[in-house]
Amino acid sequence: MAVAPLVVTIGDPNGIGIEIISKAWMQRDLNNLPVFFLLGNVKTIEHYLKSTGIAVPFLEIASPADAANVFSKALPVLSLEGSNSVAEEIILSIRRGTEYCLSGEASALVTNPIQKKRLYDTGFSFPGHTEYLASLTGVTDQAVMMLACRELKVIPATIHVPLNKVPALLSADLLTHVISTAHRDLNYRFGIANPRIVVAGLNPHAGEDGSIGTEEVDIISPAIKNLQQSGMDVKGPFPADSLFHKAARGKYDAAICMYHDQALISIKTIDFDGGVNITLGLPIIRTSPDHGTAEDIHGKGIANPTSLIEAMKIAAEIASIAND
Ligand SMILES: NC(=O)c1ccc[n+]([C@@H]2O[C@H](COP(=O)([O-])OP(=O)(O)OC[C@H]3O[C@@H](n4cnc5c(N)ncnc54)[C@H](O)[C@@H]3O)[C@@H](O)[C@H]2O)c1
Ligand SMILES: N[C@H](C(=O)O)[C@H](O)COP(=O)(O)O
Repeated sequence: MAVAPLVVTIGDPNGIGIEIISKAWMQRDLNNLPVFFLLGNVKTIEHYLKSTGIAVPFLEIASPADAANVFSKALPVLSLEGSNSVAEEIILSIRRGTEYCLSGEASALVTNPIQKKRLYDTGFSFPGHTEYLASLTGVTDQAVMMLACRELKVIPATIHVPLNKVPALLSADLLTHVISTAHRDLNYRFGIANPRIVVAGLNPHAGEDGSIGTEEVDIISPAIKNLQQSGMDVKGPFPADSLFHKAARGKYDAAICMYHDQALISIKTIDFDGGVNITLGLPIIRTSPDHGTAEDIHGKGIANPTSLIEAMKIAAEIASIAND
């Protein structure tokens, strides 16, 4: 049976999404990319390409199944009608792409970056794709964000929340959920038989036995002990500042972090171009480049497509594991 194509959302047209998917298509053979199609309003895409001078051939398709027929000649575009604004188009692209994955017409969802505030301003009530996709796919527990490059996988336990709210949001239940989801998906989605997971502390020096903060003693250690008793290879809490150097990285498969920047600074520093965002705990496969909309370079023709290309490769790898 033919493998279903990847569906790539339009992301924010004021950013670099259409540029990087065009470049990814142009480099498809070099990178041995699977068939993919772009989901967005064809007029938006036409306007973007004309105004930025990107010369990529594209062809409209009527359904995901047509992508394979045109992929060698042009970037397949499945046009989305029915949106009245850019924000509606961005959201519709994510929703329709998810539906194609749920129906099996697409093998995985690869999302182009969104400018979150633009969506919040129109009443979009989800912090980001991660939470929106959980809602669209009927997942009632918190979906889990993982960023991965070839050398490191990091998972923030709390995501898009103000830093001063993090301590109150941390609980043994939350950590148990995040670590168990990571453990299950590292096994089931990535084929790691017995994932080695480490957990960062929240405070400097992981709290120094309760003298520089008590979250490690009160919340993080008890959650780790419970998970160890259930047989998982989970260790910590470790001081976050020394968890990401080369030798430390070699000792684990994934690091659980307490907040967004603790996790993402490490990976975006080690491999900004090759980092990929993967949502765990969903019934569909979703990946995304690790970078944002990069509006400061919109239309300049200098956007690097590597992270999107890696996101496509990882999505295809996970889909092939799921099909085995
Ligand atoms: N997956 C997503 O939807 C996602 C991820 C991260 C950030 N964002 C959103 O993106 C917006 C901008 O965020 P930011 O400024 O913090 O980060 P950013 O990643 O958009 O940009 C940071 C810097 O890196 C550069 N850069 C990013 N990607 C690049 C690429 N492919 N090639 C060359 N240079 C690149 C930018 O030009 C900028 O100088 C925010 O609204 C944020 O919410 C979305
Ligand atoms: N925090 C992510 C990053 O900086 O890469 C990003 O905003 C993506 O979040 P969603 O996948 O939930 O949109």
